[in-house]
Amino acid sequence: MTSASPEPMPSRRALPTEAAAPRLEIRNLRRFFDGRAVVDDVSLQIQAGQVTCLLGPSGCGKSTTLRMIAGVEMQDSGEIYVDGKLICDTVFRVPPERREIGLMFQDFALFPHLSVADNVAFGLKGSKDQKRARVEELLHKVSLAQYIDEFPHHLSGGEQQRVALARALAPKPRIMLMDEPFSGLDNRLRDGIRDETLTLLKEEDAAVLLVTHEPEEAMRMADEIALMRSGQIVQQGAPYNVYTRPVDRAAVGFFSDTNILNAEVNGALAETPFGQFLAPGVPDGTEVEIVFRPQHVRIDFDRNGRGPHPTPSDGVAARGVVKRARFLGHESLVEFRMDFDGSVLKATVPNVFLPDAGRVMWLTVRRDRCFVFPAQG
Ligand SMILES: Nc1ncnc2c1ncn2[C@@H]1O[C@H](COP(=O)(O)OP(=O)(O)OP(=O)(O)O)[C@@H](O)[C@H]1O
Repeated sequence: MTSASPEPMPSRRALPTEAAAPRLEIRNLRRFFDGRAVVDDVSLQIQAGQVTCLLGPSGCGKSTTLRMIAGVEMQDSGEIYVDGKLICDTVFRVPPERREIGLMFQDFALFPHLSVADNVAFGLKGSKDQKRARVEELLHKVSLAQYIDEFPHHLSGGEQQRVALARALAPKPRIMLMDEPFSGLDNRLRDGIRDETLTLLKEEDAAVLLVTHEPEEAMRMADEIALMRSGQIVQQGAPYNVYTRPVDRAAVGFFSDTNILNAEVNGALAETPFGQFLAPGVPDGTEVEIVFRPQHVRIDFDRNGRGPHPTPSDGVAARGVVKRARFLGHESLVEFRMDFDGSVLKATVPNVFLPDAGRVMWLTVRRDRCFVFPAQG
């Protein structure tokens, strides 16, 4: 439920030209450990050439989902299909080595006693020349052709990771499963390797399911994000849609800091110190939360005890006092103690803005970026 929110964007995934079955489809997967459903009725479809990120906090069941698709973990119920063909249910099971799935994990462990070329060729079939051609093609694509005859320990972490990617993609898997593949890498390397990886994955046309707990990574890599919590997918869609049309407060909070105002609905309106918010269809007397991100708070200077005039887009200004301001590199985070109830609200401002603690200022919020949800208490 939102008071107003931006128009949804179409998914970035390419539509199949004909009614092709999804490359990967999982239906109603469940897995119990000690009587607890750690994966609880998860369904997903991924087309060839599409990258879907399974995004969620630690322990929410992402890796277990991946392991079931890889075939190293058995589901308690549900089915897995590849190109429309059943590969696994509770009685039938194609073994992992025949699923044509490429795997890549954080500890990508290259074989130390094999050269880069032999690592990449490891899962390849065909003549010596065919294998060599594929190895050269992939090492060229990951910009490591010059290391073809080196051993892994001569390569940096980032280079080894790219070799592991080439190795996983060498047999042209129909599906790539990637579990936090970049988390072992230095921050400075990560962005470049993510971009290179994405380019290569797209060229190879596999359906990719990438597990991550980092929203930024998912936003950067995914055509679609499947947001997972407590064993379930709570929201799925293009990154822009998941970010701008979150299903609940936790979905907002997973991507950024949040500010929360409490209010009660009367006549389909929630009255707050920032003005009224639409709450269509919500019964009178219902407690709601108005949730908004710090980047959607606008700060104005005090003008002889007054703030800016109310506007339809920013609503009414509320007075606060600077509690603390910190420079974060590309933006500044300013915390305010609000006059209306003593609560703390956060605002981010591009570049450097570091007002002194105690300074009186006026806050407004971008009304089209606020979400109204039932109160969670
Ligand atoms: N073999 C197992 N036996 C018992 N419990 C398990 C087993 N494997 C996973 N779990 C539990 O299932 C839950 C989900 O684990 P899973 O590894 O799938 O989560 P995750 O979302 O990938 O987390 P992380 O990002 O930390 O790896 C966790 O509570 C975990 O402790």
